Amino acid sequence: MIETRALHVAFRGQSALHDVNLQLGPGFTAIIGPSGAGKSTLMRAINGLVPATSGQVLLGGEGLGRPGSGLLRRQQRQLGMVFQQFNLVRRLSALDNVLLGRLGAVNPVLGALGIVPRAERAYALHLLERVGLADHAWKRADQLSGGQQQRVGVARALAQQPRVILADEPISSLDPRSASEVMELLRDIQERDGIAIVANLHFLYTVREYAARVVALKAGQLVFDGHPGQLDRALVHELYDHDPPAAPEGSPPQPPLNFVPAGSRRPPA
Ligand SMILES: Nc1ncnc2c1ncn2[C@@H]1O[C@H](COP(=O)(O)OP(=O)(O)OP(=O)(O)O)[C@@H](O)[C@H]1O
Repeated sequence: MIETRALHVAFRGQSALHDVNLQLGPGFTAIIGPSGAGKSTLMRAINGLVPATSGQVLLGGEGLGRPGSGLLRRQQRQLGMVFQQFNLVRRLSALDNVLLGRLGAVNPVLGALGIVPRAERAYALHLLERVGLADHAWKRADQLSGGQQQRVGVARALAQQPRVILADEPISSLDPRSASEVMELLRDIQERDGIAIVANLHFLYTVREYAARVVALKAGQLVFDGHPGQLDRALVHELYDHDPPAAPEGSPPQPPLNFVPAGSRRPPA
């Protein structure tokens, strides 16, 4: 459903992605790689937030529309985004933040007047219930914990009724317990709703627990695409130029590198 063809992105002449050819289908895909490898740039190029310097991004076989075009806006609606820093409007309630994900569905004149149809409000409440936050719907976003804010972020992405959720380091700012709640939620969304998840992840034990496919980038190049069980110690060492990032304190013990978790039941998408 997502395809990149010879995708090259450069910032002021400096390449961030080189010649990336990738197809991302349904399922749970983790993107890994050291800092600066191009993981966020790949996500931002997929949803048209940064333009391709050369090459192409296709969604469902169709090239991304030009910046500002109606086509790109329609394509972006298929791609829900979840961010490391949540990107909520802090002074708005959890419910209003979720409703922001419905802007594309609400009549723009009514939306501009702050008039939200009852059915839209009920749908947003239903999504907050789905992420376990029905009781917090009226609280301001900045009064919620980090884990709760990220779950609002996931509900806002769901509000778009996307085909794919692109999660850019969704758990990097969270404590281990909130992180696993968010990862379980993403897994549930992928399994029950059939929404593909593409997540940039830093910790390999999380990759092994949740992803069915791993794509690794190094210095802007695709260097691995396969099953998490294939990530052996040599490959990981080569990728990070040293041992992989340690799990945060309080996380479950890191399984051996050749461990194939029960969570990776599915073949790569
Ligand atoms: N808007 C930008 N302007 C200039 N350079 C950028 C911009 N965005 C990214 N870069 C550069 O592109 C390269 C890839 O950055 P990117 O953020 O995609 O890496 P990453 O793998 O997501 O890193 P991290 O894990 O640290 O977030 C880096 O050298 C970065 O400095």
